[in-house]
Amino acid sequence: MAQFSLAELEKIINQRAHSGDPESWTAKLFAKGIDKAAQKLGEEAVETVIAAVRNDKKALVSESADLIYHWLVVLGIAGVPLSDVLKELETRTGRSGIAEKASRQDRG
Ligand SMILES: N=c1c2ncn([C@@H]3O[C@H](COP(=O)(O)OP(=O)(O)OP(=O)(O)O)[C@@H](O)[C@H]3O)c2ncn1[C@@H]1O[C@H](COP(=O)(O)O)[C@@H](O)[C@H]1O
Repeated sequence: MAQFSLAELEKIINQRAHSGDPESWTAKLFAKGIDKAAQKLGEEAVETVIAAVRNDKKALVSESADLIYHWLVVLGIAGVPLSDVLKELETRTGRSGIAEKASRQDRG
């Protein structure tokens, strides 16, 4: 199976946000706005931290998924594309030359 990507999840979120489906959690969060969505993001962050310090790997996976989903919802409501964040991260790898070194290692 091809690996699921954050870009795919961002696409799903943007589609569901404007679906008008009353069952859609995404549509509900978009309707409630940035304050509620950011609050949920904060809650999921705290739950992720708790799972990490308890060394509960199963919960860490589940809470991380909740965290990343809610983070993408917040980006969506704020009108910030995921690609902007990835570009910023890419810029940072350039600063240390780490990406180049990793790519050289991959090539053997
Ligand atoms: N990845 C997720 C995802 N992760 C978490 N959640 C929802 O986030 C909500 C909040 O989690 P909580 O544990 O805080 O739930 P809660 O206690 O009921 O919420 P509150 O009482 O605190 O308000 C739950 O209803 C979860 O279902 C998600 N909802 C949607 N997605 C993705 O978005 C897609 C579209 O979903 P819908 O918009 O619901 O169709 C799905 O197919 C998934 O790919």
